[in-house]
Amino acid sequence: MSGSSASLQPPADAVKPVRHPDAPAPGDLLGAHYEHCFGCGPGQPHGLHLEARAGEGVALTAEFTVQPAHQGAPGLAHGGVLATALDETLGSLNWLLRTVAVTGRLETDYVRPVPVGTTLHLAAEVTAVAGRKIYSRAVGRLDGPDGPVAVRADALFVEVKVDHFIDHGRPEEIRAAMSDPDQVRRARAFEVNP
Ligand SMILES: CCCCCCCCCCCCCC(=O)SCCNC(=O)CCNC(=O)[C@H](O)C(C)(C)COP(=O)(O)OP(=O)(O)OC[C@H]1O[C@@H](n2cnc3c(N)ncnc32)[C@H](O)[C@@H]1OP(=O)(O)O
Repeated sequence: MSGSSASLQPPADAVKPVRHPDAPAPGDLLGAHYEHCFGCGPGQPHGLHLEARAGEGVALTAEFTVQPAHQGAPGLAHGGVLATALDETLGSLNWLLRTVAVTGRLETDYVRPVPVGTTLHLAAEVTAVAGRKIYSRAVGRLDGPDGPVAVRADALFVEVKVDHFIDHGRPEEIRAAMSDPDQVRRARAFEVNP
């Protein structure tokens, strides 16, 4: 059984998402948005190291290989880790909109168990935008991009300013991020939409 809740249904005034003209080309790797991100950061030893690639329109694909550190039951991926993979994949869509946004709501269906060692093949797309609200969905498959569905999610991301992170993040990490000019430039550039 599946189906998202009413708060994940786009309102009547929602519009189709528009790919930003400066979005990475289809097939390009998106790279990590933050070195220490648990989802995509190369600096997290037990992180997911998820790699996302731009697709056509406002869609992308991603891959994540389940490591022993990601177990819940013996030999199986933890459900929270799978939700993280879906969240990270959905969050990466904001690169294609060139919008800074955070997860407001994430609804997940777990359809099949995912063994350690499996590479989960994820695909995600933005379905609608209404003001600051970005509606999206993702699916994760086993054994390849056309394999059986293991997990699915519907989500609502809410656009925020970079100040959201500066105001709420722990000062040590914010100071370190702010001292990296590339990080600040990348984040601020996303605030300016045409
Ligand atoms: C130098 C610094 C570096 C920076 C690095 C940058 C890289 C960044 C990349 C990192 C990415 C990492 C990603 C991560 O890790 S995201 C990490 C997990 N997410 C969060 O931490 C978000 C926490 N939540 C919040 O901060 C606020 O609640 C937000 C910002 C989401 C909204 O609070 P805000 O006060 O702003 O807005 P609002 O309350 O008026 O809501 C606005 C609209 O949205 C609707 N709504 C809201 N929530 C829900 C919900 N649950 N279901 C349904 N609807 C919901 C709401 O009804 C309203 O609709 P409408 O009334 O307009 O119709």
